[in-house]
Amino acid sequence: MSLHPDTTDLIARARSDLRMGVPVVLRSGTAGAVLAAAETLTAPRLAAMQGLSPDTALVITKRRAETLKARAYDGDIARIALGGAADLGWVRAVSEPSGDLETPMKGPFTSQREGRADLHRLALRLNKDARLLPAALVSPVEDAAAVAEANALTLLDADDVARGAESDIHLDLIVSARVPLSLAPQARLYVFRPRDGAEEHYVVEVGAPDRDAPVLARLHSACFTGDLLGSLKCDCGPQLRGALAQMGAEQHGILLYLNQEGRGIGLANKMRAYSLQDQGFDTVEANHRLGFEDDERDFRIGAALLREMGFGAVRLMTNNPAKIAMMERMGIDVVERVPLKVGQTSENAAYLATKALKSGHLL
Ligand SMILES: Nc1nc2c(ncn2[C@@H]2O[C@H](COP(=O)(O)OP(=O)(O)OP(=O)(O)O)[C@@H](O)[C@H]2O)c(=O)[nH]1
Ligand SMILES: [Zn+2]
Repeated sequence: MSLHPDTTDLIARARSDLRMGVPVVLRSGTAGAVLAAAETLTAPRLAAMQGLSPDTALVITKRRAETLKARAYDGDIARIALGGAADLGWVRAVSEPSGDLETPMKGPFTSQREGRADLHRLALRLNKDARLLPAALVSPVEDAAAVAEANALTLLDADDVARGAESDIHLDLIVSARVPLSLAPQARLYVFRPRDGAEEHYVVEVGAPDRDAPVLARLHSACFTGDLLGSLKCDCGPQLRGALAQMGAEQHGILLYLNQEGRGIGLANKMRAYSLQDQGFDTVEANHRLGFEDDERDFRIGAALLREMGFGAVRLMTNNPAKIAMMERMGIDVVERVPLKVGQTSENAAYLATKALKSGHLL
């Protein structure tokens, strides 16, 4: 038996390298690319990467490129050439929109259009999976393995990373125990750990729901500010407690607490979005200016958890038609939508109106 890390282990290691500011190497054939997260980049590493290749580029999503008025020749991403004057301040300003209004003229930008962009695309995927800003410095190299070895960097096969993103979700039940809740005394908490090393997710089971009948279910995405702090900017806290209260009253139900903070962008990025909202952008515009889609959640996780818990059909508590569509696509039968309209405040009225207008939420 080998002690070597396998592909999944290496991808998990790469995510944590990127968060620490350590570059990783993607290999495709003999050649490949060194990539580093723009957010955690340091000046010495920027200089070292510029030294690796004159084609070193700062890769951003099309969403971010639209805000910056940069060309995205690769469709969903743009490879911005690093002019001679590009320093760490420039990298940060292109990656991070907080100063967009104060210093709007960051260009003109020259986007690369020659050559392949697949490794650049994977670089952004890894950054998003690491819950970092979707902006990466990418330096093409001729001998990927040699560069990785010379610098003691994690070396990943590009095909493996691409396959990893598409592969099935595997979640292992680690433990469960009884946790009586004030709103639902007959509750049990289950902890599930994904095999890819990403965040754990939790399931609250109320009562002993029949596995052969549609279960009253809530797929709740983590919201530290709303669930725990009582933020008035959203309706998450009241929705969480409203769902548990209804399950308590019906004496059965299943609440998935999915650690997909900020619709899958992580708390740091959600706070960046909030800061943009303070500048006047709405919840969807803020995500786009950061380079994210409106909703970056992986709904396969919710479906996989329901199946692990033995359920194939749900009465889903939601106002979000996209959630219903995603569950149906993942093979979960949504027999009924149970509206969950609680927690409207004057502070979150505009947020809820934007969700209704732009994301199709039911009011
Ligand atoms: N990116 C971003 N995420 C936000 C914002 N406000 C709330 N969130 C996150 O949005 C998620 C809310 O998800 P859900 O409670 O599942 O809500 P939903 O998709 O609107 O659907 P239902 O509540 O089921 O109707 C949580 O992860 C919050 O952290 C915001 O302004 N920006
Ligand atoms: Zn919230």
